[in-house]
Amino acid sequence: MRTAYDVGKVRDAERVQMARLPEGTLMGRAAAGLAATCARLLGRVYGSRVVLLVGSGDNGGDALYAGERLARRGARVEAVLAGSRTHEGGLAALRAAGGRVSDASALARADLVIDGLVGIGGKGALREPYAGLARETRHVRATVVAVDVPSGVDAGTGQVEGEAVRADVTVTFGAHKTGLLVDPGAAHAGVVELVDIGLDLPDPDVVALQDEDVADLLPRPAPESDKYRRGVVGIAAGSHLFTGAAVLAVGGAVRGGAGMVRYLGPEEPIGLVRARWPEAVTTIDDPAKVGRVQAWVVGPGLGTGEESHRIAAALLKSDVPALIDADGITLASRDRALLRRTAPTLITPHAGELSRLLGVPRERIEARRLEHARRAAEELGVTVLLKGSTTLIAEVDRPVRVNPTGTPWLATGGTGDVLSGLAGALLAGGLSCYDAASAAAYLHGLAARRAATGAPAGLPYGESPISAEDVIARLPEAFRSLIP
Ligand SMILES: NC(=O)C1=CN([C@@H]2O[C@H](COP(=O)(O)OP(=O)(O)OC[C@H]3O[C@@H](n4cnc5c(N)ncnc54)[C@H](OP(=O)(O)O)[C@@H]3O)[C@@H](O)[C@H]2O)[C@@H](O)CC1
Ligand SMILES: [K+]
Repeated sequence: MRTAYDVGKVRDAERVQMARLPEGTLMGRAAAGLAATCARLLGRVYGSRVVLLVGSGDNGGDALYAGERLARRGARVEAVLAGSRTHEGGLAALRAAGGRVSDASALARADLVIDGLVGIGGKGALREPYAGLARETRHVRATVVAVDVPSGVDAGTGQVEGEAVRADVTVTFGAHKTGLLVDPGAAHAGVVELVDIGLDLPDPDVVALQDEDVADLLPRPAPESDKYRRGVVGIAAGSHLFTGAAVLAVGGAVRGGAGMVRYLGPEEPIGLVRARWPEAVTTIDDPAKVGRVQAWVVGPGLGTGEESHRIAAALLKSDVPALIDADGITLASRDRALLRRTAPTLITPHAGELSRLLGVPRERIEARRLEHARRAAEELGVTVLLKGSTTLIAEVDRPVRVNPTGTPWLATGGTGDVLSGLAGALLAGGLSCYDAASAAAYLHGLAARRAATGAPAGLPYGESPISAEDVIARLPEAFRSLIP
């Protein structure tokens, strides 16, 4: 499991250590780790050209001391000083090792650029000349290494206002910062390497599950399992207008390991569901006629009219866990009472749907996804899976989980319906809303990546667009990659 911390917690832990250790110890450890990564990336340090972008704070100090270490190993190190002041000790050390101060023209000659403009002390959009330097790093042929966080990325939220460095590698100190795991920050960070500087940290604020964590969560049928024990999921999705949502959500549930899928909907989607998924048991329109289920999925393609509201309200009254998606979320944004349930509830909005639920503009949610996922969980009293370039799972008093799998090709119609069915199957299988959402997002992302790259058959040689059906088709492989 990868863990990440809010900036305040990192600062607190740093203060504790700084009080214990001789001055400069933490910065020394940080610079040593940074220099070691840079040396590895350079391959041959002697004779290489390294450019340091140095801001006025300690982030610049780290860059200068790392530059000193590289200069002592024979690198030609030039520092571009961007701030109104510069870390004095660091600059003196660099000079003593043979490094020199230069201007931005040095960037064109560099093999490696170290971005030490701002770290966790950065506030708001980068000002000049920092912004201009960050922009120039986009055009260099050199490898770009960010110190602690890419400058211009908010270390706590992942937000980027204005210009920001796009790093190939980010060397972060003490702990991953939450903004490194959440887009757009995550996309700017490249490969993130953690340097242990000996901080003592409490519970993380954000975590990213890895293969083994998800494998541990997945329910596996025991020899004595039958279809009821494995979990029956009810799916209320699709309408005369949106028949596809029904087929895709049922497909996600069937391939997601449900013991049985009960589908509730109008005649037309029922015909299609039966044709594609004969294993599903179908009921026309009347919620009272559906047999017992262990979890409900309510909403994909359901419609938002009165009849849809009546069905959603009847189903959500039940005392089993429920996943509410798509039209179900639109209905709930008009009638919040739908969310006041006795059993656990998971909602799976994208930013637009969450915008309707919270009454916050969509762009604000996109820019501060972490904050709004948390806020929704708190205000609505439900588990929230916020879809998007990084999918987040938030629940009160738990660290936010960031889904590390997926591909931009997933942004296509119908994939959300598959995710709902899949998460519903896991809910019915006994997972909590938090775990079902996390495992479903993970598997869904793995399946999509496999569909887009053609892996693992043969060597990866590119990517292609995918359909929601492709994601369903690759779910068995995604499971097998976790449960060998
Ligand atoms: N603490 C520790 O134990 C350890 C900390 N370590 C390192 O220290 C880093 C934190 O250092 P920090 O606190 O000095 O802040 P930092 O990130 O350098 O930036 C602050 C400066 O940036 C400026 N600035 C801000 N926003 C700006 C903007 N938008 N546009 C332009 N400028 C802007 C602002 O300038 P001012 O507004 O004051 O003019 C201020 O001077 C941390 O990330 C890690 O690398 C490691 O050595 C390990 C031990
Ligand atoms: K930086």
